[in-house]
Amino acid sequence: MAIYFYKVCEPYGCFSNFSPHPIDIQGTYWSTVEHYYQAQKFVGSANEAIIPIIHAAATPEQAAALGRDRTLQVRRDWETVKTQIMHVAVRQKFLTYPDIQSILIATGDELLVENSPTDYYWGCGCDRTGQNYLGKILMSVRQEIRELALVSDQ
Ligand SMILES: Nc1c(N[C@@H]2O[C@H](COP(=O)(O)O)[C@@H](O)[C@H]2O)[nH]c(=O)[nH]c1=O
Repeated sequence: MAIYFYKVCEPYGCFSNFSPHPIDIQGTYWSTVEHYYQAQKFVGSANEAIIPIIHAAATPEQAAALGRDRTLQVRRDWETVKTQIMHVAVRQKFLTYPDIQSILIATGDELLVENSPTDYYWGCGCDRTGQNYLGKILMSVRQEIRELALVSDQ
């Protein structure tokens, strides 16, 4: 049975990038994966000044709204790098928090799907035809953590 997740307050809400799990990336703490992801859109762009504002956003919803401001130009390579950036942040989250790492591992080999009604890239969209890249990253991180556990058992 596939596992569908989306809102933090719903089952498997810890798989959402909006979940309240701060991450340390290269010595900087970000309140959520979403804060980090949205800020990375502007690294090396003319709008770098927005990065500390996104970093300080009170909620992931506010960070996302700032990052989605279409009057701000994102970095030129964003489409090329965004999936890898998300992967690094999601992996860091699940390596940092043993409780949610256990929830991820306990999903076994189930298909994980971000049930976003609007996002056809990170999620499945309202008709479930989306590419589900967030679900794919979570499944990949699940496998990476399993392999790390095997190495540490040796
Ligand atoms: N969970 C969740 C969302 N989904 C998240 O939005 C992000 C994509 O942002 P963008 O690339 O700017 O469109 C990505 O982290 C995706 O998982 N969006 C929401 O408005 N509310 C929510 O509760």
